Amino acid sequence: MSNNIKVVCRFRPQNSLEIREGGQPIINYDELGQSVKVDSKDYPGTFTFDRVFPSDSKQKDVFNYSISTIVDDVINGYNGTVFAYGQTGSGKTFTMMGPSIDDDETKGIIPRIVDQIFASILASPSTMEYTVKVSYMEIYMEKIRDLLNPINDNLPIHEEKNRGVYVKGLFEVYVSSISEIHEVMRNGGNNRMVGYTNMNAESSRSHSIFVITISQKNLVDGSVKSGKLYLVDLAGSEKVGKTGASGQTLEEAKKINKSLSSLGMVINALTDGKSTHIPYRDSKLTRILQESLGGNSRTTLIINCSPSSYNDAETVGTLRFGTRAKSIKNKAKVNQELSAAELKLLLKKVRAEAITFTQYIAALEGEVGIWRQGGAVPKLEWVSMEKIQAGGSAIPISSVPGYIAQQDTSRPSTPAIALEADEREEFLKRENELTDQIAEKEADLLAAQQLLDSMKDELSYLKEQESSSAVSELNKLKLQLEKVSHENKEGVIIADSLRGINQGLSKELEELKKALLEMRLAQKDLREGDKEKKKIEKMEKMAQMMADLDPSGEISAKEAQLRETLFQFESPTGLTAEETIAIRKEIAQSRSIIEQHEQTISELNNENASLTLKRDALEVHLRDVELEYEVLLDKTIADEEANSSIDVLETISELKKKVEAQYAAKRSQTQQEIVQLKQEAARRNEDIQKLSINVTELRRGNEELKEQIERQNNHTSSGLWEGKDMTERERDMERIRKKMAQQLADFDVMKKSLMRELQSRCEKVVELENSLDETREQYNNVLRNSNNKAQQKKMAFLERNLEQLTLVQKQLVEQNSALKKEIAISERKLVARNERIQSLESLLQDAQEKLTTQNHKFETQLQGFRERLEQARSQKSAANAMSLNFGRIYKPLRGGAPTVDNGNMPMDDGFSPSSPTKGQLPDRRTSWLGGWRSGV
Ligand SMILES: Nc1ncnc2c1ncn2[C@@H]1O[C@H](COP(=O)(O)OP(=O)(O)OP(=O)(O)O)[C@@H](O)[C@H]1O
Repeated sequence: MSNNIKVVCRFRPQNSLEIREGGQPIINYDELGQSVKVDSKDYPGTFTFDRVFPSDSKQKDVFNYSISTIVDDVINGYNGTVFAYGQTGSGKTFTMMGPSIDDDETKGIIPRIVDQIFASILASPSTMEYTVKVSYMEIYMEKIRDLLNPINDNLPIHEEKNRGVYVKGLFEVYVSSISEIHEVMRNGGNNRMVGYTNMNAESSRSHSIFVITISQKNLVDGSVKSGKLYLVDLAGSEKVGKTGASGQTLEEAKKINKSLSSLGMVINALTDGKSTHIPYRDSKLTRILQESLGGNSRTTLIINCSPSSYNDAETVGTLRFGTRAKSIKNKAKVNQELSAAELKLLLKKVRAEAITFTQYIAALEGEVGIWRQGGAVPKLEWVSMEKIQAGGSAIPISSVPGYIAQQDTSRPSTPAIALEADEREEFLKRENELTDQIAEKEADLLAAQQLLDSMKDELSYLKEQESSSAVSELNKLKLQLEKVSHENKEGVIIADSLRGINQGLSKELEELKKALLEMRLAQKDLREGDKEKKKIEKMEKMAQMMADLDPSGEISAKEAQLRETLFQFESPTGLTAEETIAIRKEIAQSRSIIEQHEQTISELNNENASLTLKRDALEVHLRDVELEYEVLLDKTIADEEANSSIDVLETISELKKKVEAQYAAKRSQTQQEIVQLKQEAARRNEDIQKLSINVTELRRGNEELKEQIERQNNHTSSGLWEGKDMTERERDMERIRKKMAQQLADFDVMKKSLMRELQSRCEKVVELENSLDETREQYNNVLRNSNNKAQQKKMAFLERNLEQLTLVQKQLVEQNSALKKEIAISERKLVARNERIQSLESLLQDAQEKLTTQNHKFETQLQGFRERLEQARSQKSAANAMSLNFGRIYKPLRGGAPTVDNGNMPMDDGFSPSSPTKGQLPDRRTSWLGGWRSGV
């Protein structure tokens, strides 16, 4: 009897990721709860299933509708399969296991199945004896891993004529209670491969298959039935981009998608109606589920979907998968073993058949013998089976009740070429052997691979150690080098700064030396020749002035000339009247010149008098200034006393300014006077020049006189002098000579007096200048040394303050310059440090990179260790599982309900639904299945 796969569809509520991404619910459910309409822009469509469960459906509802009938079927000896399909995070595990197997409300299908199995056993008649076995495996990366004994991580798949497809070596645990089965589930669940994806924090990275095998024996007729229930939680079909898979997760995703696409291919081949070959052997998943898809199984497919627009493409894909799977047809039948009577009957019939066949063979051989000997057998006498059967009592074997056909046609997976029964058996045997060999080889390969990996790890570790020690040595050296170069730079900077300081100091020393030398010189000069120098200077000045009065020596020349003329007069040679007149004229001219000189001298006298007056005025002014200064000082002190808050420095600077202004005024006045004096001197020079011009004229006149005298001499020598005139002339001459001598003497006296006067005036000028200097000094002294003690104190205080301030200012300036230098040094140091920091940063970056790679390597190593640990744990858990007393010993369970018949089998006293532990059946061990072995 063929039956379709039951397909139900379950939607979960929108999750936080979908809401965050702006997903909207796009599923519309029909009232009958059988079809859904997807309101998607890109993937619209309506899909119909056996049942649709909306987002708010309860676990109980899903179980009651989809699964409970299957459990009954399995208990009645059928094979059953429930598998959940859907994208990652769509709720497959939630549906199959539930968040907690202990929570009545939220526990999933598998715990509910377990409950129902034990409830059904309890409800069955006590003439029925059951055993329940469970196994738990996962297909991870196309390898079958025993979740109850994870050390077996690459189990082979076998197929046998009577057993069908099974996983060889899979650990099977006998269970007798719900709690035992829960413990097994927990144990296996802990060994599952889960990982984080963007779509699900605990995403199943493998297909998990929980198998419950229920065997039952009718204690009345000895008939035996067994049913297998496959509960499959498939790994999520997923889009790599959305799940953010990378590395190992990406590899897992590829394998998951490959096995799921094989599942799709099998479903396509089963449903397209034309494929003769179904590719079950393309993946381990399809091979194990071979009986569940198109074979001997009552199958329910639960497709899990998201209701969100964010996953519309995946949802529509899942819904299409479900629609296709819906049309798969299975041929489920009861897996039954014959009782002894049935077997006897069957044996009898087989024997009869054998006799028939022997007769048939003998008849055939006889006919063949005739043909071989060249004879002929008429067509009507040809041997046929019908004739033999008609002649004998053979009963066709197929009519024996409970007989299972030798040729199992329910497996479309078997090769398309029709095989004889023994050929097929041979083929399966050979296949199993080969599978074993492959599995062994794979195990060897894996072990070799692991050994190689561990050796590689070790090698790389050693290399790393070696290189890391070398690298760390190198890094140390680099660091030292960096440090040394940095210190070197700093040393250079410090040396430069010291050089600068040294230069400054040597300059200062030079300056001090110079100043000292100058001071010494000045002291010496002051001590030895200050006054003399001044005197000499002044005398030089005077001589200069005198020289200025007679720059060309004309006055002296004139004097000499006059003396000569006088000498001529005194000499015995007489002069003519004309000559005498000329001489007189000349004398008159000389007188006028002398008058002019006298005038000049009187002018100079006047000037001298005016200078004396000016000096007096200056002295008066000086006294006034001193008085003013005293008044000012008094006022300043009074002001200061009155207002202590006045800034001393300001007062001093004001005072200084005033004094300086007064001094500048006085200085400018004196300079003006000097300028006036110089102008005066220039005027006098002009006068002297005029005088010299006159002297030149006089000289010319003198020369003319000389010529005349010579002419007269010549005339005398010729004897033309008369006696009378000569005496008169002599007298005149005598008079003239006397006059001349007198005049000359007068001139001499006058000249001398003039010179004296001039000298005295020059001296006065010098004295005046000296007095001016002294006045200046006195003024300065007055400024410096005030005769008032308080003032002196105040002055001293102010000066001290001033000095301190100056000192402070100097210090500040020095500090400023030192700071500037320090700043320059610091800047250089900063630059050097920055360089160092940069180099350190780059080193740090290098180190970080290395650390990251080392970390990465460490993580891989850690991963390896974890895996090994996992294996060790698995081994331990397997050992634990093995050590569980419910594990390897089969536990027949007797039905709890009263027997229906007349009570061949008495009701077991302790075996009733009201047993103390829920679902716990009393451990009634019998020996009817002594040969029943676990798969190990
Ligand atoms: N019907 C539902 N009601 C409430 N929460 C649900 C439902 N279905 C699933 N969830 C929640 O969604 C999350 C993902 O579910 P689950 O782990 O069962 O997905 P999955 O299909 O098994 O994913 P994967 O294929 O990655 O293993 C879980 O947190 C689960 O609690």
